[in-house]
Amino acid sequence: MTTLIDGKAVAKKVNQATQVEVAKLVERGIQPGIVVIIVGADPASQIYVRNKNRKAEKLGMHSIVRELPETTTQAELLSIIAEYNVDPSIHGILVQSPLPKQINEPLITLAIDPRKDVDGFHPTNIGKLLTNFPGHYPVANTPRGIMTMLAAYDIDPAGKTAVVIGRSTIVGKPMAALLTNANATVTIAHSRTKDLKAVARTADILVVATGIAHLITGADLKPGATVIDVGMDRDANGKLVGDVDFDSAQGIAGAITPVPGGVGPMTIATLMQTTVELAKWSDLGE
Ligand SMILES: NC(=O)C1=CN([C@@H]2O[C@H](COP(=O)(O)OP(=O)(O)OC[C@H]3O[C@@H](n4cnc5c(N)ncnc54)[C@H](OP(=O)(O)O)[C@@H]3O)[C@@H](O)[C@H]2O)C=CC1
Ligand SMILES: Nc1nc(=O)c2c([nH]1)NC[C@@H]1CN(c3ccc(C(=O)N[C@@H](CCC(=O)O)C(=O)O)cc3)C=[N+]21
Repeated sequence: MTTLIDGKAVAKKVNQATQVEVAKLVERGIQPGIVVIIVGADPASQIYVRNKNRKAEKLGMHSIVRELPETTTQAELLSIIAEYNVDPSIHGILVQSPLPKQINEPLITLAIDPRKDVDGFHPTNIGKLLTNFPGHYPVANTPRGIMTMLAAYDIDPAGKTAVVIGRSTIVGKPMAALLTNANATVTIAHSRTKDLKAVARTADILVVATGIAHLITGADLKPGATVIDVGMDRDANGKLVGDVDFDSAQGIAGAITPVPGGVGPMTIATLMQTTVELAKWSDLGE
């Protein structure tokens, strides 16, 4: 029997807790605020940004969507970030990726105040994650949400073999760091990995974040493995599917996340959670 990991249900619990935290802060005169900056008109990005804005407002937060034209320059984007860095009503700044070619994404990340870096992409925060630094700092929301989901299903990474397929700054690398900090034995695989499927079969916990529809099938799994599907892909019919072939994993995986309804809702819920934490920490001067 394969357990379905219901990301939507776990996200709902996280959101309920966030709503309570927002109300407490508002009572003290602090309304957690997030700005999502989107450059250009990528339709997929626009959907995510709209979802984030709707959720933030529903939870009682202050939410701004700043839409900028495709032709925005590096200097213009930097000056907008500088504006929000000193805006006391904003606790979280998110610059939606991908960005147009004329924008140097790493330099944009570097310009965000690390205390407002709600994505957890600033090198200061990534450094803290890698060193398992004590105290508070933001961590990338997709991998953090995955850790919350694992905990909700009592899946403890300690001592387990984990394989992360994908090495992006947004998912793969922070995922591997979180699993390492949680005492798993971690392998990072990518497009240059030899015999990817044999590597995948070693995993007690397999996280797949490649953007390749149905890259992994049931035959590539260790029986009983926990499978986390981060992919948001389109199949030949334009249907939203994951990087894992969900149907062939049934009866082989011990537990699996669906697409949609798995990692996606957890990403948004964790983003809201992080925004509220940033508001709280800024009030404490941390
Ligand atoms: N649900 C959610 O909340 C989120 C979903 N996503 C989705 O997750 C997926 C990955 O996103 P992201 O990390 O940003 O993507 P990137 O394109 O930045 O990274 C993809 C990674 O997958 C690796 N890869 C690509 N093809 C293969 C292959 N054939 N075999 C093995 N590895 C491969 C790449 O290797 P190399 O480094 O060698 O190029 C790279 O490391 C996408 O579908 C995206 O839409 C992303 C963020 C959040
Ligand atoms: N700076 C930055 N931070 C991000 O966190 C970021 C980003 N840029 N760029 C794009 C990716 C992608 N991403 C998703 C968020 C929610 C869902 C989500 O809610 N998915 C729903 C389905 C949505 C649908 O139906 O299309 C689900 O899986 O159930 C998916 C993907 C965040 N990203």
